[in-house]
Amino acid sequence: MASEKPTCRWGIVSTGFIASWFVDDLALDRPDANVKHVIQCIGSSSLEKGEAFAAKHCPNSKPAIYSSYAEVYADPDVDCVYIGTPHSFHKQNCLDAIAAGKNVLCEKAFTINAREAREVFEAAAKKGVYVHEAMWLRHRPLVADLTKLLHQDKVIGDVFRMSSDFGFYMDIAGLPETSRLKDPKLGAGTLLDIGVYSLTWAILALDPDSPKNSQTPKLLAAQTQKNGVEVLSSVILHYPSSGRQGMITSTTLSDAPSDVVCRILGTEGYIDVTGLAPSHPASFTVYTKKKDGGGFEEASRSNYTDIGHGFVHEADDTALDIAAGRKESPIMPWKETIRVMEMMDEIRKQGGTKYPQDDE
Ligand SMILES: NC(=O)C1=CN([C@@H]2O[C@H](COP(=O)(O)OP(=O)(O)OC[C@H]3O[C@@H](n4cnc5c(N)ncnc54)[C@H](OP(=O)(O)O)[C@@H]3O)[C@@H](O)[C@H]2O)C=CC1
Ligand SMILES: O=C1OC[C@@H](O)[C@H](O)[C@H]1O
Repeated sequence: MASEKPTCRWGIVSTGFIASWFVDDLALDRPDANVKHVIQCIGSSSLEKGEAFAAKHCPNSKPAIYSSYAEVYADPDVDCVYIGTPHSFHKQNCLDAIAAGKNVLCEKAFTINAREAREVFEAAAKKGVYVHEAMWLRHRPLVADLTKLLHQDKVIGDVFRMSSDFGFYMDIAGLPETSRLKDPKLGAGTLLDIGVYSLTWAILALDPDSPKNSQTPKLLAAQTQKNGVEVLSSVILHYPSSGRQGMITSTTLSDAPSDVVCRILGTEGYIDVTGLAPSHPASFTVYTKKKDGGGFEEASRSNYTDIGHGFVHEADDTALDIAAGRKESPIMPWKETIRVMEMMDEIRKQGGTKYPQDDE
């Protein structure tokens, strides 16, 4: 007898941009997938928004539409709550979902700072529920293949340096005052929004023991603020035990001038990861030192095609974790989320970016 696929019934909190992409991907018809996703309900600040969202993004599903997030948490048919609100609401949304006994997948940046993240995980531990930061980059097959080549097969020898720049032009001055990208109370700034991907690439490239036994590098950071919003972050990471270094940046002052989203250098060659942005890698090419003479030659190229928008991997992994009774994602465990938040706290401390929540 064929065994039933694990099924995850999702409660969606908010109807913004990223919630729409996540739900588009949950709604994909994927007969070959090893899990089944059900869009059980959608909670929004308004019933009309929720209804329009469902009609557009999951027209073949019949989710319950609620005009509050509380009704999502209270729905007995929800296995996992997906949180797609601005960063500043993540802590309270997570705490409310956890208090109702729900498992949670919450967008990056997980919270505003490490203190808030610890508070959420402490509540999850007490309640015995699953909580997972939706750092979707770590779930991509490209990342699994690349990190194996780097750290197990050592295709470019000993890695000693990496760089990753996330440039995404935004006319911050022209945005409404209430935009999450402009209002510091909502966590505006490049580091938490896009710099977190450059930082993730640094960890993936330089720390072979992440996420199980990650090391914390020394950090040297600078940030630039315009009209009270951080628009440029530059960070040098230095892992004292290996001597490895990373240079990462994020900015809304300009788009990135190249499609190289991460470059990793080793003693025997280098790897260029290319794509739309550090959050959207599509290919990587391994270049190795030429046998005779100087220079490098292409050794291999690996191309990946997104399924939908690319969120199926984190959604499937979450459903499988919950079905297996895990409380943490082995790909993004609690300790790793806290460590990333601590690193971003330190970068902000050095760079002079403070959020109102830091004083709470
Ligand atoms: N993984 C990824 O690739 C991406 C992740 N993100 C992350 O997702 C989160 C949301 O980003 P994004 O979708 O771009 O944001 P949007 O502004 O597009 O949507 C946020 C939604 O949150 C709800 N909300 C509740 N309170 C507020 C408030 N005071 N101001 C604005 N919205 C509010 C609204 O939904 P409603 O009215 O229905 O309740 C709103 O539509 C962020 O943490 C961001 O970092 C964002 C983009 C890409
Ligand atoms: O997570 C993200 O990745 C893509 C960016 O466009 C977006 O602002 C950010 O939140």
